[in-house]
Amino acid sequence: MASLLTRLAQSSTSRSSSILSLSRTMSTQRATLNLKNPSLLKSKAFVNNEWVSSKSGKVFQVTNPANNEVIGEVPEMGNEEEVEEVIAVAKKAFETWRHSTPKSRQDLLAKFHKLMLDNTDDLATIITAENGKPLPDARGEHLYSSSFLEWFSAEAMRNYGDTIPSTIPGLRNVTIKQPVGVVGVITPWNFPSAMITRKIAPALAAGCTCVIKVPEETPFSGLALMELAQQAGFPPGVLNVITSQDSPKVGQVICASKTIKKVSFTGSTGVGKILAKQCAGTLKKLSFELGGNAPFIVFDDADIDAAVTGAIACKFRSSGQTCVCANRIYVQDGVYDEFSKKLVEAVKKFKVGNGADEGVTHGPLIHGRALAKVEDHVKDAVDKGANLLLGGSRLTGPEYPSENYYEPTIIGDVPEDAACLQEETFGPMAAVVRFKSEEEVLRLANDTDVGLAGYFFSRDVGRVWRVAEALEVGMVGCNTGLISQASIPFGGVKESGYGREGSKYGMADYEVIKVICMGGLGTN
Ligand SMILES: NC(=O)c1ccc[n+]([C@@H]2O[C@H](COP(=O)([O-])OP(=O)(O)OC[C@H]3O[C@@H](n4cnc5c(N)ncnc54)[C@H](O)[C@@H]3O)[C@@H](O)[C@H]2O)c1
Ligand SMILES: O=CCCC(=O)O
Repeated sequence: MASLLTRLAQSSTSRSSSILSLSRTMSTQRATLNLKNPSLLKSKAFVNNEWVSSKSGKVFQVTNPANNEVIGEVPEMGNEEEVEEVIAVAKKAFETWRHSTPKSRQDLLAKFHKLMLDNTDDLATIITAENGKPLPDARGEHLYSSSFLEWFSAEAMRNYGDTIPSTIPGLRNVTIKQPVGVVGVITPWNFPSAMITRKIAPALAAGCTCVIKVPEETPFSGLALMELAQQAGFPPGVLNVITSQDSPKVGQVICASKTIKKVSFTGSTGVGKILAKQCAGTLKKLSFELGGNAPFIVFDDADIDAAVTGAIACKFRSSGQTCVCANRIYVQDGVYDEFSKKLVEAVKKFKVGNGADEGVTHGPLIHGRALAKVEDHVKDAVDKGANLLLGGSRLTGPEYPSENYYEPTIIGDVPEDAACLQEETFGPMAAVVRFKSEEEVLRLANDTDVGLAGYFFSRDVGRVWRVAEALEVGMVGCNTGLISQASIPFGGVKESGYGREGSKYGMADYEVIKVICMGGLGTN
């Protein structure tokens, strides 16, 4: 049994694939996180402001991708009745919460924000342990995550309606905004904290209650947030967290529920399409932040050093595991050699390792499946004629204590039919492509079904406007590789989804507009 458990925990196809009862002895090594406040590391789900086990008593293990150590166990709640009960709790809470004043919601969000900042070190440690990103990146995610609470705390009080001129004599038209209802929230592992706050902050500010399905790979950040939300004073049932490895089952119940009025999902386009179909039966309001295939274009007139810095930040952030990572780096003929050489020199300086260790700049991938996709993309491109400029192998040896490490890799002159140009690699591999003209590169950049982010470097102001307007994406980075902030409308076009998160537009996704036409008020 011991060797079976070890094998399951170290499986390269799933990092957290065992459903085990608490009574079993875990054979894998336990992680020691050394948190200042150990009560932030939870082993229960969160329902109605209580920490609960699953009805079956089953739990599943969650391991650290850097070294396969067991971080802890959380309840396996993947059954219909259990999920329905959580939804009912959120529905009951909604009846009261919807009538709370925007000011009281503002104050609670501000307290929640402060508590997040007070616990920065611990929350960053938890992100690194479950996701693998280096501690400085985890702190960055944590600050980004908390900034959504700060932003929507303020937006709660700026939730204005309109007065609308009437075409009918004696009528006055006004609009009010009302919370949509109970929201189902489903988030991915690549930003275990920020993808949750980006959804719950506007939902709470608008007066909605939430049923959150945290990712099976990274449930602890979301659970730690619930501890702080409870301390901030959110009433029972307003925020609830389900933990399960059976995401399709939990997703089905959430999507089919007549009580849930909206689903907010961040994840892959494939799963987004499944959820859209499942939600069709109840015609729910949907926010979908899905996959990307970001072009990153370097024109001849660009500042090449700035473009290299931007490419590093954009392509290799979180070891390439972000939806807005550059996936196709197009470089114009005249600067191709200089850019590629400088990119290789810069990437050689990375230090790959356990993200908890001092000086590590890039951590492991989330699991073996993710690594296998990078390997496939590299092999496919090289087989089709691309040049391997750097890396191209798994990293093994005592300094890499799990099977999830891959060399930062650069491949050049990637041909148009390579798989890595058609779909997200979601890993530390930069695919560089040579192009000749602006017209050609715009055709290539837009030749994809998705459109989340796009980037380009140019110092020609006319080209800046032309290209920014021509890229078929929701977000453009011009002369920068980093765009993410709570204040911008984050979201995509085409099969990258719909809805916008963050910014002054972010609350609209959690509200319905009601017009009130008042008659008998005069003759004009
Ligand atoms: N647009 C954005 O803002 C954004 C942000 C982060 C990640 N992403 C995308 O997410 C993908 C990577 O994340 P991932 O691999 O976790 O994506 P994923 O779609 O496999 O999973 C996302 C979440 O959905 C859950 N899930 C999986 N199958 C489900 C189902 N049938 N029903 C209900 N829930 C289900 C998972 O457990 C996870 O919590 C990439 O494509 C990336 O581009 C997009
Ligand atoms: O992975 C997608 C989200 C990344 C971000 O918000 O910057």
